[in-house]
Amino acid sequence: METLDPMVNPFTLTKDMSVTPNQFPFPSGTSASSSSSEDHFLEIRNVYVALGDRVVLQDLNLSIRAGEHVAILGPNGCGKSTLIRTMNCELYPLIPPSGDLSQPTQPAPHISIFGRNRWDLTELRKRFGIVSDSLAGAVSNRAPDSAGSTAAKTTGRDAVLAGFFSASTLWPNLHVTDEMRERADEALARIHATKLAGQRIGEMSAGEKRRIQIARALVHRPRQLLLDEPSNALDLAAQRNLRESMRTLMRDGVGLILVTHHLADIPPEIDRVLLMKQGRIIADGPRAELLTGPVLSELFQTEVRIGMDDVWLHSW
Ligand SMILES: Nc1ncnc2c1ncn2[C@@H]1O[C@H](COP(=O)(O)OP(=O)(O)OP(=O)(O)O)[C@@H](O)[C@H]1O
Repeated sequence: METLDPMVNPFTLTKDMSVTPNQFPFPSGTSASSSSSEDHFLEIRNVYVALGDRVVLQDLNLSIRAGEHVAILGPNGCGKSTLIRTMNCELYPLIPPSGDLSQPTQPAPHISIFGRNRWDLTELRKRFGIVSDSLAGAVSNRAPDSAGSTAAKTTGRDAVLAGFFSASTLWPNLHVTDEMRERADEALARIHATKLAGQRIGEMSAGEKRRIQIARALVHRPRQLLLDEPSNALDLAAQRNLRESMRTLMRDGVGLILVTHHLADIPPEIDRVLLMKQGRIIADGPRAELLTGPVLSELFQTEVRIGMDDVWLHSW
């Protein structure tokens, strides 16, 4: 495995380097033209991403086919969630400064999703689902704020229906069609959560909320699903249910991109693994090569032992 040099930021971070959301993803003239086809979920080249005044993703180059399954692992703070947020177009790549001869020349960043580098975000949200506590809104497992307390009265079905509008709850002005209702019920059934349809979010356990989050992410019947630490806060039975739900979705042709700290979360169908460290992807390869004790011991800087039960890995 590659040994990391201290983090090097080739860009000087200035306000001018960030782009505003209505320019997503690149201001004209700064990106490569759209090059990949619909067969690709994601193409990222030469991407750096900052949070506040820190560059937290460095020199990302990544290609993921539509329907492909990928697991992403790495130590706390290495940038996994930031990568997911970048894929979800919540965050934008830094643009290299132009005309500054004191800076080394950097190739322009490129991100394309499903073969396009320009998207109406509302349309894009219909193309893939995401399950992440940072986006969960009504179904967040975090303590509710005042808006959240309204959302807590939302039923499971309404929280799923609100997913059609990327809304935290089903506000009265939102127009719900019969087709949307059918799709919401279909999404709930797909992850065996039909019995939660009438239950209030505020009265659900963390595991039940997680299922509602997944159903929300499925309402558009996405080809790709991004799951950021989906087993957090789940008890043993809920973890098993989650694993079974993931396998069912994969069998149905949904590609999973899974961020996790738990090897036991990674279904055997996920063969491709990305390892991240200090904001970089330091390895990208088959699970048999990367999910090993020596590789993970180096990555996490502690002794990691790996066992196998049937087709499932576990670590301690
Ligand atoms: N608002 C912010 N401003 C500056 N730095 C931030 C901000 N939010 C997060 N970071 C930093 O960005 C880095 C990447 O965070 P990120 O949440 O992507 O890591 P992660 O790999 O998902 O971590 P974890 O495994 O703990 O969930 C961390 O070092 C974090 O401290």
